[in-house]
Amino acid sequence: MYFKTCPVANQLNSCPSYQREDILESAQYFMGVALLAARRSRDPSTQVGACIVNEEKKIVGVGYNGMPNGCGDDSLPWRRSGDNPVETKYFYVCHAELNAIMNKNSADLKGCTIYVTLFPCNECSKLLIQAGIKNVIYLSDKYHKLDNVIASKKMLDLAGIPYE
Ligand SMILES: Nc1ccn([C@H]2C[C@H](O)[C@@H](COP(=O)(O)O)O2)c(=O)n1
Ligand SMILES: [Zn+2]
Repeated sequence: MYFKTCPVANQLNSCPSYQREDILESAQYFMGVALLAARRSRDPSTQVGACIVNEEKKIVGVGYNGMPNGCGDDSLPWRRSGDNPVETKYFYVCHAELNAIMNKNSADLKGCTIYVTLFPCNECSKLLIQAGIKNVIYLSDKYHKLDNVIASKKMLDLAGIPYE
């Protein structure tokens, strides 16, 4: 791609105004960052990444699902089911969206868009709404039948936050 023939000068990449055209669209780039963050997750079943972008298209927060700081990744369970819910991950894991919000490098997140690899749960949607996030872009909606996702969409709809 660097050696494309310049249509004006008819030479290999020597035109002063030559630029690559097949660049990533910004949405692909931001979701790509979310996907890369997801690869940091130690969750054996579902790795989620989130990337928050402000109105100037600058990344202001990135996160992935993981255990709370200082809790040690080996000290808490990663299993999905067990006789006692205290022995499963669900009481402990911090969702990617929560971590992206907490990792923010700007004063606030008003008007921002979140790119997230999995549709936000109800608890995360509460956080997104309260943080002033104005758009949700997601990749997978694999839990769309679960009550928490139905409730999540209900809140986003009421708050006027589009998701696509
Ligand atoms: N929007 C979401 C939804 C879920 N997560 C996390 C929470 C768990 O670590 C994992 C889901 O595990 P599964 O029930 O599929 O075994 O994903 C998140 O970070 N953000
Ligand atoms: Zn969540």
